[in-house]
Amino acid sequence: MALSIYFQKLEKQLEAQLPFVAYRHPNSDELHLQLQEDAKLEYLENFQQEGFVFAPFDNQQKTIFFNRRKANFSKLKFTIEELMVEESIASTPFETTLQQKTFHENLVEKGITAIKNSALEKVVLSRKQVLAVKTQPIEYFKRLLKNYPTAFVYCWYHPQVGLWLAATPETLVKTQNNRFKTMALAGTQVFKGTTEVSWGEKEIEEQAIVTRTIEDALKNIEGIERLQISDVQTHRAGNVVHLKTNLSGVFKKENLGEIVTNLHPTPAVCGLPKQMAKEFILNEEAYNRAFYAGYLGELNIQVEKPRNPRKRNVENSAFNLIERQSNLYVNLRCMQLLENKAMLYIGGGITKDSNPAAEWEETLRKAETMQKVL
Ligand SMILES: C=C(O[C@H]1C=CC=C(C(=O)O)[C@@H]1O)C(=O)O
Repeated sequence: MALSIYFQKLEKQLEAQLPFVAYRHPNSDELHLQLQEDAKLEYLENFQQEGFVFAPFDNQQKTIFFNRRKANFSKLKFTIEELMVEESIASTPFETTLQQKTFHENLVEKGITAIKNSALEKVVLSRKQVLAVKTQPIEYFKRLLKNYPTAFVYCWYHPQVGLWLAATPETLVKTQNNRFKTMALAGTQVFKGTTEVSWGEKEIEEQAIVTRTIEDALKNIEGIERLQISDVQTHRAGNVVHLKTNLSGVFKKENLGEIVTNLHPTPAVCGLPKQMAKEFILNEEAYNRAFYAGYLGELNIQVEKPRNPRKRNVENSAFNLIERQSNLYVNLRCMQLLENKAMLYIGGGITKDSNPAAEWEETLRKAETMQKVL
């Protein structure tokens, strides 16, 4: 299939108002396309199903499920040059009102006060930025693919839910047979041409909280073994950099659901203690996060792996291995596209040392990831 056909298929599916998801994994040269055969809205029943999941931030709400068995699925290798997108547009700052700034700074101030006066240790506070734009989802998808090769980039649509796009840097969990990987991502500064940067106490502490919490959440799950935790690294995500720790180990396949529910929402998007932070967010943010800070991706996908040709097993060498994989990401640096309007969702982690004005600025920097392609 040629790349032009891939995008034509997407265009047709959208015109027919049928659900689809188009995506590319981080650092990959392969585009995936899952076109649903009908517009029925299905929800995930259990973590043994095979398909693409789309979960909201609020873990009490249902997760949308695109069943692979009721879809037309294809993959395609591509190069950035073939995308033929216009050079990315020089970003002109978007307009924000004093009211938006004051509301966000007050919200952060409330968060800091709650942290100082209660058991709340960290809370991630966010907001929505609405921009007037053209309704060109496929063009925006192409620009995201071009500009963010190390991110998970997707365009997801369901006529009853809406159209979402993102270039997210955060993995919720990846599994390959009985092995899993996850990450602790937190702390932000503007990317200035290098990842050799120094970090302040506040960011180091904030990220360490995320690592500790993820480690604890995993340790509680029966069957998790050989847990390995990497050193902290600086990770670039578009125009910003974050601190990142990789965690990996082995698990029992039947416990995937438990891993996902223990991790989501992670302290990178919710806070600590989890329930307390979530209540604070739902009560104080004064808007609906919907799918922002939720998670999405492939669940139990069958992947064919060629056998190791050096292993001499004549009987089996003709067959490829079938492997089960899940690749779930946290829905960050995302937007919802409506008629002539884009809603950008951005937030930041608040600890006792946060500064409200700096947090407002951080939301502006993070919003540039999406704004740059509009
Ligand atoms: C909540 C967001 O980012 C999270 C991921 C990385 C760094 C973060 C931070 O420094 O606050 C956030 O925890 C967002 O982009 O909306």
